[in-house]
Amino acid sequence: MKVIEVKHLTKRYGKHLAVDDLSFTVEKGQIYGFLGPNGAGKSTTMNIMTGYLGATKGEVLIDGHDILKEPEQAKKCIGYLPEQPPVYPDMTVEEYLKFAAGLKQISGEEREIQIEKVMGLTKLGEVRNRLIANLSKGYKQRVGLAQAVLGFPEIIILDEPTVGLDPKQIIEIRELIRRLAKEHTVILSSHILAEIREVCDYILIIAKGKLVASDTPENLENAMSGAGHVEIEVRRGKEEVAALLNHMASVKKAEYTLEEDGTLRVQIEARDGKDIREEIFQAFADHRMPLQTLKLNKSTLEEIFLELTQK
Ligand SMILES: Nc1ncnc2c1ncn2[C@@H]1O[C@H](COP(=O)(O)OP(=O)(O)OP(=O)(O)O)[C@@H](O)[C@H]1O
Repeated sequence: MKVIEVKHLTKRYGKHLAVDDLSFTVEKGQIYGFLGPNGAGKSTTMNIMTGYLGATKGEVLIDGHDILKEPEQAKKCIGYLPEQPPVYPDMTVEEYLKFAAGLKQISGEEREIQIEKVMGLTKLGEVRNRLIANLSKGYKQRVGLAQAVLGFPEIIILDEPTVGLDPKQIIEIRELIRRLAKEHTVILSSHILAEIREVCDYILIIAKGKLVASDTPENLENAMSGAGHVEIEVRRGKEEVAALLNHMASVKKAEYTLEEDGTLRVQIEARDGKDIREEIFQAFADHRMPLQTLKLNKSTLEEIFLELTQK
């Protein structure tokens, strides 16, 4: 079921075309990753989708409601964490969440119940009476998230939710996103590929305001992978391995990485894109160099991302 439809969205800032005829749909219950280099137009698109910014052209439907023509109904379906969380430093966490609940027209007993629930989800209970100004960046981000989740909207949109956090906080926020995704459709943006791959079911890659790819991480990797790339791991020195590979006519190129534990990892490119796994296996066996790993190597998402966004 479609929950968001973006149709031919275009945004100009003066002469600068920040979003260029962008169209995509978002299906219910999945985690979508909006991936693109800095300045690709991610924040602009999210701000338009959530009704914070007008588009130059195009249309956004949230659960069938046009964000411009029926903003109230459309916005009810969305919780948004913008790039700069809209938190007030001189309020305590609890005061702020009450305030945010008010803005979302959640009142009375329901307000108390929801605030307890989102504080539980985002693990803010311990700091409920602290001033937001005195919280760490990670906790501030959780407050921003709690605000987005209040009202338990169908769709939760997060702009760079882990930016500026330390690794432990990043893991916590990712876990929280996964938890949220059990009951909500989540869209998050990032310029970090590893992050998107970790948490998202579906990737939208955007470059210079255009959508350059949209698919599952697996399909992207499969569709863009060339045959003829083999990866091996062997516990031998580089010279010994290179001497063997350099003598094989079917090997075009080899790149070597020595791991900390002494394992040598080699990325081998075959001539003419052939699958040379059996030949490699045989050659290493003949030379009594047991392989620890032998596999076809798909193009990594990093490579695909770079190719798509640097064209
Ligand atoms: N208010 C504005 N006025 C003029 N240009 C803007 C404005 N906001 C954004 N831009 C420009 O539009 C382009 C897209 O910006 P946007 O913030 O949407 O990108 P982004 O993909 O979210 O990047 P980042 O990760 O750096 O935030 C950039 O070139 C940016 O400089």
